[in-house]
Parts: sequence; C-alpha cells; structure tokens
Amino acid sequence: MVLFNLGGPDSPEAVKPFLYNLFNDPAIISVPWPVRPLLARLISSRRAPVAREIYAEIGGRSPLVPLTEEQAETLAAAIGESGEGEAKVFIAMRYWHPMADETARFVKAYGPDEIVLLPLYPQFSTTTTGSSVKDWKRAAQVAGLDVPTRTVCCYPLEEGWIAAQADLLRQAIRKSGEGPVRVLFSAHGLPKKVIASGDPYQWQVEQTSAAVAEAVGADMPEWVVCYQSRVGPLEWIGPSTEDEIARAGADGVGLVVVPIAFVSEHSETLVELDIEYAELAAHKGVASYVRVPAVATHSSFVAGLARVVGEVRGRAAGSVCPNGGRRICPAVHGRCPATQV
Ligand SMILES: C=CC1=C(C)c2cc3[nH]c(cc4nc(cc5[nH]c(cc1n2)c(C)c5CCC(=O)O)C(CCC(=O)O)=C4C)c(C)c3C=C
Ligand SMILES: [Fe+2]
Ligand SMILES: [Fe+2]
Repeated sequence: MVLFNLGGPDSPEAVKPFLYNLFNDPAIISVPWPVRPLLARLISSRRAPVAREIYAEIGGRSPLVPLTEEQAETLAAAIGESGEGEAKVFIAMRYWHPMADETARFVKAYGPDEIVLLPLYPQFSTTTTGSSVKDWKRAAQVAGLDVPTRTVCCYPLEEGWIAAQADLLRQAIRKSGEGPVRVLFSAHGLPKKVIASGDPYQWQVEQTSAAVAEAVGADMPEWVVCYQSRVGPLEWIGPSTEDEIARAGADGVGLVVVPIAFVSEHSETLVELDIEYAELAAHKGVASYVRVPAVATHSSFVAGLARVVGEVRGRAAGSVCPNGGRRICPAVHGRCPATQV
C-alpha cells in the first residue's frame, strides 16, 4: 500500500526546492513547458523567505513526514488485526522526500503482488490526489514496477473518518465554554478556475462538513464551510476563513475551527490556524477560539482507512471508487475523478 501526501521541507534549506517542486507541477500551475519551470523558479524564490518564516515557527521543518509515518504504522497494524492479510505500508510525498521515485524503488524491492494507492486527502482534487496518482504512474513505470494496482479516489463520507472528526469536534465544543459558538469547517482553498474545470473538491468538502455536523447531532452549533491558505494572484473559492473570523467578531460569537481537508498537523494547521488566525480572532474580538486537532491516528479514522483498503483489495485492477463512482459527485462529474487521471 502507498499513502500519498503533499510533503514538506525537512530543513530551512529545503524550503525553496520544495516550493519549486510545488509550483512546477502542472496540476498547480497549468502553463506549458518551458514557461512553467521558469515561473516556478521565480515564484519559489519570492515565496521562500515568507515560507521559511512560517516553518521557523514550528522548528524550521514540516512535521508531515514523521506524522505520516505514524499513520502508516498504525494502518499496517490495523490491517494486520483485521485479518485481511499482510500489508506493508509505504509513503510517497508529492513535493519533498520521500518522493514517488524513491518509494517506487522500495516497493519494487519488496515485491508485492498487489498495490493499493491511498491518498491521505479525504476529498479528491486534481491538485492533490490527481497529481500524486499521475506522478506515481510515471515513477512506477521508471522503476519497472508492473503490479496490479488499485487507486482509491477519495473517501469524503467514509464512516470512520466522519466519526473521528465528529468525536474531536464534540470534545472541542465542550471545551469552548459558555456563550454562542459557531463552527468553521476550514479547508485548504483552490483557485476558482480549478473548480470551474470540474474538480469535485469543493463539493466533497461540503459533503464531509454536512456529514460531520449531522454526526455531532443535537449539540451541533451553527456552522459554515470556509477556505484558508490562499496564495498567488488568482481568484480563489470562498468565503475565506479570515472573513469568517471577522464576521464572528462582528456577530459576537466564539469559534471552533475544524481543519476539514487535512488529516495531519503541518504548517497550515500549526501556524496558520493556531498562530495567525488565533491572533486575527483576538484582534477581531472573537469571544473564544478553539481549534480541533487533525484526526492523525484516531482509531475510528484508521479503522476507516483499513476498511477502504479492504474494499478495494482483490477487485479488478485499475481505479476503484469505494464511493460508487458515479454516485459521489453527480453535480460535478460523471465518472470517478481518479479514473480520469
Ligand atoms: C487539501 C489539501 C491541499 C490542497 C487542495 C492544496 C492546494 C494548493 N496548495 C497551494 C500552495 C501551497 N500549499 C502549501 C502547503 C501545503 N498545502 C497542503 C495541502 C493542500 N494544498 C499541505 C498539507 C501543505 C503543508 C505542507 C507542510 O507544511 O508540510 C504551500 C507551502 C507553504 C506556504 O508557502 O504557505 C504552498 C505554497 C496551491 C497553489 C494549491 C492549489 C492550486
Ligand atoms: Fe497547499
Ligand atoms: Fe471515485
């Protein structure tokens, strides 16, 4: 099994090459070669000092790889216990090490009889899962890895994932104390043109948020979906998390903020949500500000991942949609997005 995530710099020196890899991805910047690498060089040079300051707040490096390794170990143990048979779990990061080429060589040396590609992104986007799957296919070919492969597209409504989020949210609501509270489901944003070209991400984020709100049940306060982490000059989907924080201040409500598209902690949760947005909330007079932790190795989440893997193992090789393909994003696309990569 191969877990996909974005990856992050493991030292201050790695920030610029990590950003270069990110902006040189055609799924992130859709301009043709050779303009894209030139543009990527320019943007990564400009962004690096800002990004270095962000990572300096959390020790100069992203915790994403060690946290993903913990998820991999926990998932391997859960699959072992479920009686589904032996599973070795590898990780492949999209923009920093260990990247697909390195991982594909390790997988080849291990010699599996079947591979399951499992994104650590519950909602499908061409910019995340789509990009990782495409890169894996290239790397597997280079490594001479010719093994039946199943690709999980997404699991926005998976029972264990929803239960884990609802459990953590319920605890946070209890912590937030007296007074009216509003829940912000905050997801990483995307440029509007990505959504306009058929990306199901926003639709799936809304589906996840509604399912978590329903699972929390009677204790669920009013809630809204919003989008964080905007970079670049394009217009992004909204409302922005910053605007929602300002609105909460004006309305005199406290906030509980749920990272709804991230399953582990990294710069966008530990710096953006915990430092920058917490400061903004204080500045805007928001009565209280509680951030829900990422699901990480929550037992319900890991059990859910193990279930998704169990469902796709042994099926006909190719892309497998555990959500029923056509059913999951009817308003946005006709087929499972993973089959279109
Ligand atoms: C659901 C997850 C993510 C989507 C969708 C996504 C799209 C996207 N991201 C950028 C630009 C940047 N992202 C950066 C960091 C980053 N992004 C995600 C996830 C999604 N990105 C994660 C998990 C991280 C954190 C990495 C870590 O800390 O380990 C960064 C770098 C940090 C910074 O400079 O602020 C950039 C830049 C774009 C342009 C985009 C969609 C087009
Ligand atoms: Fe991002
Ligand atoms: Fe699908």
